[in-house]
Amino acid sequence: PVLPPGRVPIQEVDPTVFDIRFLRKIDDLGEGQFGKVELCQYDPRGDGRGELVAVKSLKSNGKGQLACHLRREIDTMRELYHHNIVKYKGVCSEEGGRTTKLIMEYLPAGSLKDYLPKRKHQTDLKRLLNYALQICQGMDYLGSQRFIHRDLAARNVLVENESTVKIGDFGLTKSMKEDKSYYTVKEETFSPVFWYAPECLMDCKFYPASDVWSFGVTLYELMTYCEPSSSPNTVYKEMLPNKTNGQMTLTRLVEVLIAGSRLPCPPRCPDTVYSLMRRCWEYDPANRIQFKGLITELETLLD
Ligand SMILES: C=Cc1cc(F)c(CN2CC[C@](CC#N)(n3cc(C(N)=O)c(NC(=O)OC)n3)[C@H](F)C2)cc1O
Repeated sequence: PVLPPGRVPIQEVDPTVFDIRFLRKIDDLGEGQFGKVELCQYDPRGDGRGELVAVKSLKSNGKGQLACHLRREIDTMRELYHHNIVKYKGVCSEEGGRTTKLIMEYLPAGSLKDYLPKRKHQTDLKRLLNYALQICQGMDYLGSQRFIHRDLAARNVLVENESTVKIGDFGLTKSMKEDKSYYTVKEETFSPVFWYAPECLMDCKFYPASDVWSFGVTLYELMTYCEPSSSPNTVYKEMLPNKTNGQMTLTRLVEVLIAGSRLPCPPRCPDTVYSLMRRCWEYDPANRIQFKGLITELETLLD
């Protein structure tokens, strides 16, 4: 564009592009199978007053398959706008664009798994049910965008403040192809089997109803204040016959689920809330309550 004399063109800066030179690592936030999440400060002015951000990057030097996992997660997050979903901020590429990092907003209170055990005495039933309601609202929105989360658990729900929670990680989220109503996974190495519905364990098929099953386990975690001693891993393993070792767990777990065993009602958990969990754990995905129904039920319990 021809500018009047003396006018300097304003440098159009894309706020979602972060320059690696100004990204300073502060701390580790989490470790995943293929990558990590770090707390960083983005400080382009170099005055030490830049904003804090959460940065997800791949561990290895971005092998093809892994890089496309993170690419898919970035493409997913940039399309999601909801009060109960952690905000996407942008991307940062390094090594001449060979590897990309995902930049998200930082929630210093961490996940429900970190937060609840420490705040057990300040968190009453009403607040727990409010967290449950917000998770369902985020998940209902995710489903409306035709995504399946596949890793809903208390460890992946972040606390914004004592009255707001957000779904914070989309590492295993998949988009359903227009015509399909489920997603079939190929390889699954370290899967969160105790949060998985029978159809996921047996046929590697994920329906939106599979996320409802995982929500039921997340509600169980909420009602136990994410106490490690009553974690799904611990309690399910006690339910499995003759304390099977690693690889047999999956087969034994499917057996007890087919037999109708479920996680028990947590101590001091009202029957109304436990019956909601059980409706998330119907064996047949078609019989399970949906997130819209959970929202209605939770709103009624909160009246
Ligand atoms: C590459 C794959 C991969 C790597 C990983 F480390 C994880 C596991 N990770 C998920 C993100 C995590 C938990 C959530 N939700 N988190 C996000 C924030 C934030 N945005 O502020 C935060 N804050 C916090 O802890 O403040 C004290 N924790 C936490 F890092 C665990 C999952 C993965 O798929």
